[in-house]
Amino acid sequence: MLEVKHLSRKYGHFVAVDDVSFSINKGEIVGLLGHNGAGKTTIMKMITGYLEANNGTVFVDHISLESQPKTIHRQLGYLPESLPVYPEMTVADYLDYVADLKGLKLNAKKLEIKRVVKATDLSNKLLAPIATLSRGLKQRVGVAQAILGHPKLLILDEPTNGLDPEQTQQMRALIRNIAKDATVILSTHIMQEVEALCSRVLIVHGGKLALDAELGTLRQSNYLLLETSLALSDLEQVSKLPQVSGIETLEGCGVGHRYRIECLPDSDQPALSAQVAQFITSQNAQLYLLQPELRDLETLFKQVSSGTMTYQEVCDAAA
Ligand SMILES: Nc1ncnc2c1ncn2[C@@H]1O[C@H](COP(=O)(O)OP(=O)(O)OP(=O)(O)O)[C@@H](O)[C@H]1O
Repeated sequence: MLEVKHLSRKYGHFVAVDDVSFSINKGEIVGLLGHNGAGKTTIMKMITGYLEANNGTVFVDHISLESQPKTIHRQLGYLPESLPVYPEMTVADYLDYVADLKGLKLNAKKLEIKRVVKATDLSNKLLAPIATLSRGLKQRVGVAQAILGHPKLLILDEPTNGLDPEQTQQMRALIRNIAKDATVILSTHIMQEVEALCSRVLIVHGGKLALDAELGTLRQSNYLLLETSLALSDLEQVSKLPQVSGIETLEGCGVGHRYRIECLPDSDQPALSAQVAQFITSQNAQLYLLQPELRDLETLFKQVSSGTMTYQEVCDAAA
């Protein structure tokens, strides 16, 4: 759906975005993650055509932004970091104005405004001047203007920035709903945001793409967690299974003994789990817990975002 090829942008001599390439399929919610100043907003502005790239091309459904900017703009919705809402306008007037800018006319315009007002739950604020709205409601107005005209690609820069926990939950539910009909890229520097919403993450560090991976793949590890009534000395048979490379005892406050079973790379964890479970039940022992150990994404993201771990090192560690 979206293809970004070798995108670069300088501000004077400073390289803010350096040869970034990625593609995003229809229906994905992808998180663009990075520290302040990593280059996220600059990438988003170039995808929307708001900022010209020094190098590289953006394609939407195989059409380049350069060749047909108007066609592509009609398919894009953008929520900028600083909301483009005019404080003196009412919500209704502002949405009417944006609908005009997007070329919506007559009945289609009316129906579309009705749809986005319902989707963003703004119906009882239509006559309120934007200046009088809370940060959360202003953010909703920003999302409403972004989704006017059913864009195929929605670009949201820090959509939950400044929202309280309840408003954040509401905004996440809204984004999930929108993603049923559109591809969404959202920028954030909060890892929990990505975990709550996205199936894939792109991490930018110093203007370069440091990681592009599915969250499910990143979470996988080579370890199984086991809690059982058996002592370590009773698990010798498990340690000898062909796919097991070691067993470590874990400190814990569970009802039984806790272990971390290290599996060989590329092992079949479901099959191995079945063998372990079978062994424990054959000993008439208690099996309290047996599950894959998930990697701590927060630590992993910190390492990549700060440049202490490379994309390849993350892939190797996740393998
Ligand atoms: N108009 C500009 N002129 C000069 N430098 C700029 C300009 N806009 C951004 N930069 C610089 O480019 C780099 C990338 O900025 P950008 O806003 O894209 O980062 P970001 O990842 O979105 O950061 P944040 O999370 O703080 O919004 C930063 O070092 C920033 O200071």
